[in-house]
Amino acid sequence: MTTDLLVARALTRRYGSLTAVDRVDLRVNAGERHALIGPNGAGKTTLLDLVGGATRPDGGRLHLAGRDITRLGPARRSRLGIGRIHQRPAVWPSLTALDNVIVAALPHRRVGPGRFHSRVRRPCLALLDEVGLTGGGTEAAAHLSHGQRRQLELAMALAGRPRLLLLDEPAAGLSAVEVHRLVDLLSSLPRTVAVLLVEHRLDLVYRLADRVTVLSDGRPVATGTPDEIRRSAAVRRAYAEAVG
Ligand SMILES: Nc1ncnc2c1ncn2[C@@H]1O[C@H](COP(=O)(O)OP(=O)(O)OP(=O)(O)O)[C@@H](O)[C@H]1O
Repeated sequence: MTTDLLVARALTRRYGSLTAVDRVDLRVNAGERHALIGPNGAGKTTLLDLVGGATRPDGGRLHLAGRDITRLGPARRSRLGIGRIHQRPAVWPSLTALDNVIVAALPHRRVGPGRFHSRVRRPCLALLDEVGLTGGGTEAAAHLSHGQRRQLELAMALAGRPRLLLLDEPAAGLSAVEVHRLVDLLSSLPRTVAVLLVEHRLDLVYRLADRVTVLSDGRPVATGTPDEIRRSAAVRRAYAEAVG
């Protein structure tokens, strides 16, 4: 049995005369890995922004676990379980990696000072370990490489114990080793976390996703399993038109 976690209905966002996201219906089941693909400018990042709350829709509705979140801002959505990593990692550069994760974790935990170590610090160190940033306790995040910042942002998103993780091109700018680690990490996330992933690298999409939605000019042109999408004529057409 599947349960709808995220339901978007007729979600629309315009920029002047351009409709970047055009009446999009999208469903993400609890625990599902769902990828958004499509040519440049198809509206993928705008759709993620609409789900995360960074951008307000001009039309349509958005529900998370049955609750209407259309009018909620990003902080409220984050508290309801939507975590996000961005195309350019958003971390606090002057804080250590550990402090970044603690800052991200605190709004999601009710804990008195007496239990800070066991309930916050120790789990945050464990998260750093999980994403491959062991020992990130002392140096300022400004000194981390791009790949390490991406790992840190993932630890920060996980610290909020999300039900839905939004990933915008997580493999961009990573070395082959880092991509390998990222795929292992995303594959090993518990099924209590659903993932909505925008990624240009189709090899990664096909490995990670349960279902794929293809956007073209702001419209969904196909949704299906990786196999169905690979074989879809509509998908080939959308990409072919985009490259001319
Ligand atoms: N803030 C903005 N102001 C004006 N136009 C915008 C804005 N953000 C996005 N757009 C336009 O909306 C359309 C969709 O952009 P979006 O970034 O969502 O596409 P995308 O599928 O993520 O593309 P890419 O794969 O290149 O990242 C594009 O034509 C883009 O130029």
